[in-house]
Amino acid sequence: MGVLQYQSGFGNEFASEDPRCPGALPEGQNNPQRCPYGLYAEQLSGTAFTAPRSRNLRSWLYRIRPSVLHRPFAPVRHDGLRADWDEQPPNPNQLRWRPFEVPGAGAEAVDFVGGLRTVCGAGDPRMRRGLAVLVYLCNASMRDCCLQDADGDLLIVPQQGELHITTEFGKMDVAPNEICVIQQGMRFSVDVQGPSRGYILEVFDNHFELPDLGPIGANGLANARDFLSPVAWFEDRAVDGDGFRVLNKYQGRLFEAHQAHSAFDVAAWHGNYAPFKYPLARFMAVNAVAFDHCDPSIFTVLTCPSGKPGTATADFVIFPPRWAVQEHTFRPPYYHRNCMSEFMGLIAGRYEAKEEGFAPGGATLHSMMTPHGPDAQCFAAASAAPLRPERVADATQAFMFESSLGLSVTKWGEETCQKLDHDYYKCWQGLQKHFDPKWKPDH
Ligand SMILES: O=C(O)Cc1cc(O)ccc1O
Ligand SMILES: [Fe+2]
Repeated sequence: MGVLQYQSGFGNEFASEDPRCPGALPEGQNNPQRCPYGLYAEQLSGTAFTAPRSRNLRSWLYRIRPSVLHRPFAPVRHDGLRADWDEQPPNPNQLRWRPFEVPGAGAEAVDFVGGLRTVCGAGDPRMRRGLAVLVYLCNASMRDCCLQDADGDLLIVPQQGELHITTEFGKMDVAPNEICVIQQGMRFSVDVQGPSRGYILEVFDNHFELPDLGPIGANGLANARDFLSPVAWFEDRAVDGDGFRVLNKYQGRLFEAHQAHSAFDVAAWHGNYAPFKYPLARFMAVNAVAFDHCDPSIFTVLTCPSGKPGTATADFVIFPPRWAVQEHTFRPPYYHRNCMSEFMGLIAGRYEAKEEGFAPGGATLHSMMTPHGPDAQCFAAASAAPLRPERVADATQAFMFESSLGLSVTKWGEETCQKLDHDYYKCWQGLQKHFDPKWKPDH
């Protein structure tokens, strides 16, 4: 497929022309009476026109046809996409899923959209408040179709198989241990090379931003220059019989409209509302170098703020390979009850708090105030381990979607997927009482 080019930076005012159309971006204005090459100008707004300048997001697309040229949208049935969390009874238990089943290479073809399943979520896209956690489980490329998510932004975390994504803004290749974000309304299509699996965090209100760094300083964690946005790429492709489908996730349901041409007909674009990818290996981890366990917020890659200071609708947090050097410290994650919801996935390797049972392609959900922490085996080992400097999580990548909202599991997540591990609670049942009322300090 060749190596793609990108533009580097986070939230930049990018400008890009497909090399086949030099000068396609109008000079000095957005809406010339006639655009270069006979293109149409179209604005894609990612925030209210009147959003503060520092948060205002929009791009101008110069395209062969405006996106309005399509037949009417009609509903398409997609049971796995249903955000039916309001119909399911609440479940405060620790939940763990075995790896979600990917359709095999020889199985019936399922593409990225057909393979979407909603696992849990909260809120309502109509109120612009809430989020959904989905997985995709597919083995085939999308053909003559694209998806736009009118409900929110998609943060996509591939776990198995590389995604070759074509967007209106250009192309991105996203492999496991990389992530990408495709914001509200952006049309895209996904090609895969075989069985593919990954996780998706969909947010309905704000957009993802880099966390403030406070005393960390001007550099560190995810650095802006490591975010990559596509360069303009277009195809001038007719599709017979109105055979190109524009899929639209709208108010939690899927719709489809037909048109006679590819949606990827943008010859040039400029603006700061653009999809991006980020290689997780570029994350500059900062952590405790003396003692104690830092809160996992130290590993925040991106945050989608809620409007309440310091409180995210959802944070995307990773647990990257690193050194653990803390002295006189219980080094694994501490026991915890949180006012936030914690959904975790595993891209590769083993998670330090649970060596067994939490497998790549699986997941856990520890809901608000639901106790969680190291299993009995991890507690015993870490309490006795010699505290030498040690590599943690080599060849491993776990992540967490941490949300200030209460997450409810869908029927698919609870029943249909048949992956819930009903024995999960047992991993803590071996925790022993070590209380010694006669204990005295050593000195
Ligand atoms: O394993 C978890 O549940 C996530 C987590 C990690 C950590 O380092 C500290 C607290 C926490 O909840
Ligand atoms: Fe926690």
